[in-house]
Amino acid sequence: MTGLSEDMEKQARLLSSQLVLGDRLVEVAATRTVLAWKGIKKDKKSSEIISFSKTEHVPLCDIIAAHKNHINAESGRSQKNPKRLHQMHPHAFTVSYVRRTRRRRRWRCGDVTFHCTNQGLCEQWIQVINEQLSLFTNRPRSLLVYINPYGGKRRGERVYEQKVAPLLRRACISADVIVTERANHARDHLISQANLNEYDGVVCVGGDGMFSEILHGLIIRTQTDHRVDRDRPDSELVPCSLRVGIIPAGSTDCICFSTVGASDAVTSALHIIVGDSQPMDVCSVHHRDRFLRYSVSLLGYGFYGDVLTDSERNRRLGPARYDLAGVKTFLSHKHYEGTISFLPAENKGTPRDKLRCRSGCGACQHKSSLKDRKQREMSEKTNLDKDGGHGWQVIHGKFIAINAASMSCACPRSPKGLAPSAHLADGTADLILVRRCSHLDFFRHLLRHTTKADQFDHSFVEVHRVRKFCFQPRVRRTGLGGPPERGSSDVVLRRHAPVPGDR
Ligand SMILES: Nc1ncnc2c1ncn2[C@@H]1O[C@H](COP(=O)(O)OP(=O)(O)OP(=O)(O)O)[C@@H](O)[C@H]1O
Repeated sequence: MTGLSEDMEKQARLLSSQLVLGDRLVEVAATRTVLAWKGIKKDKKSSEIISFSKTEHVPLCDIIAAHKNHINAESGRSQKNPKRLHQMHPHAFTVSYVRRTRRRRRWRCGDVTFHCTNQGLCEQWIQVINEQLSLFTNRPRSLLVYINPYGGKRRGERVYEQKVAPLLRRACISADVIVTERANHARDHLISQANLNEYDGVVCVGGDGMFSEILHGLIIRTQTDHRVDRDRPDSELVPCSLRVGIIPAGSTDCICFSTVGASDAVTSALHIIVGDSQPMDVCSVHHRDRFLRYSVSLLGYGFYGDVLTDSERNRRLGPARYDLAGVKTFLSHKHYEGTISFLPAENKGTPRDKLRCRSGCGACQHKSSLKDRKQREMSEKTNLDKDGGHGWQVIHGKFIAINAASMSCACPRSPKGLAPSAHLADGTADLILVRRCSHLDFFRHLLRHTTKADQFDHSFVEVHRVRKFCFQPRVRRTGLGGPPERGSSDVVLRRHAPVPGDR
C-alpha cells in the first residue's frame, strides 16, 4: 500500500480503498479525524502501485454528510479518459464538506465524488463516514426555525428556502419552520407553546430585532420554568439549554456579523450544521427594580436611541430608514444631561487595547464558578452599602450619546464596530460616553466608525469597560430630552446564550 501521509499512518484507518475521483485513480482512507486521498498509478515495469500526487484531505469535523449518487450514463463525458475507469467503477458517493473561502470569512459547501467498483463498497464508505459524524454530539439533529418575512429587504423566506433548507436536508437535520405572522409571534411561541425538549436548537431567520425576540423568548421561558425572579437585578439567570442560530436576513445583522464574522446565510447555515457555538454575554436592564429587557449588542441612550426610535416610524422604507433617521437625528443635535455611575471591570483589558474577540478568545474562556460570582456580587453590594459605592465611579455631564456595547457591534458598514475590542462573553460591556460637542466634532467621531482610526481618540469621548452601570437622567425640562419620568436604569452584565460562532 502507498503511504497517504505520515499523520494518517499514525492513526488507525477505519477504511481504505482504491477509488476513482474524476479521471484518476486515488487511494482514499478514513480515520477518526480525517478523510484523505492521493492520486496513484500502476508502475508499468514492476506493476507496483505508486503514488504521484500530494495528499488532499478534509477534517472529519468539516464534513457535512456522505450520500450515494445516482450515476447517469453521461457522467464523466467531459473528462479526459474517464469512460473506462467509470465503467469499472459504476457506483459513486459524494462527500459534502465545509470549504473556507478567502473572501471575508465566508464558508461554502464543497463536494467530492468518489467512484467505486461495487455497491457494497460504496455503502460501506457512506456508513463509515456517517457513523463518525454521528459521534459529534455538538451537531444538531432537530431545529425549530422562525422566519421573519418582513425583516430587512423581506427576503427571509426566500433565503431560507433557497440557501439554508437544502443544506439542512443534506446534513439530515430536521427542521420545524414557523413563518411569523406578527411582531413578537416568535417570542410568545417560545414562552408559552414551543416544546423545547424536541429540539437541539432554535434558528432565527431575520435581523437583530428578530434575534432579540427569540433571545427574550428563550430566556424568559427558561427563567419561568426555573422560577427565577427576573425583576431582581441580582438574580442568577439559569442558562438556556438550547443554542440560537442566526441566518442573516435583516437590515444590519450586527449580531450575526460580530459572532460569525460574516453576514452570509450559507456561512451561518454551515456553522449551525457543524455545531459551532459561541457563548454570549446577556445584559439585563432594570428600572426601579422592574425588569425591562435583555440585550446582547448595543444599548443606546441619546443619539442611537433616537435613531432607533425614529427609524421604527419608517419601517416601510426598509434598511434605508436607518440612513434617514440618522441624518435627522444628527441634524437635531440633541444632548442629554444626567449622572452615570458604573462599576469598572477589573483585570478585563481595556476598550482601547488592540485585542479583537474571536471564537476561542482567551478573555472569554474563563468561566467563573457560581460561588465566585456570588462572592463578587456580595462584595460589590457591601461596598455600595458601606460608603455610597466604593469602586463605583460617578460622572455627571451633558451627553450626546451614552452607549453600552456588549460586543463589538461590527457590521458590513462598520467592520470594526462601535466597540472594536469589546468581548463576546467576558461578562463586561464597553460604556462609551460622547459628551456634548460641536456638530463637526460629533460628525468626525461618527465618521471614524467606518474607518480604521480610533473613534475614542477625541477629548469629548470617554470609554470604560464595566460590569454594571446605572443612568439617572436629570429631571426633564423644556428643551431637554430623555425619559419623562424621574428614575434610574440599572444594567447588569451576565454570561448566557450560546450562538453558533466562528471557529
Ligand atoms: N410577521 C411579522 N410582522 C411584522 N413584524 C414582525 C414579524 N415578525 C417579526 N417582526 C418584528 O420585526 C422586527 C424587525 O425584524 P428584523 O430584526 O428581522 O428585521 P430588521 O429589518 O433587521 O429590523 P431591525 O433593524 O430592527 O433588526 C422585529 O423586532 C420583530 O419583532
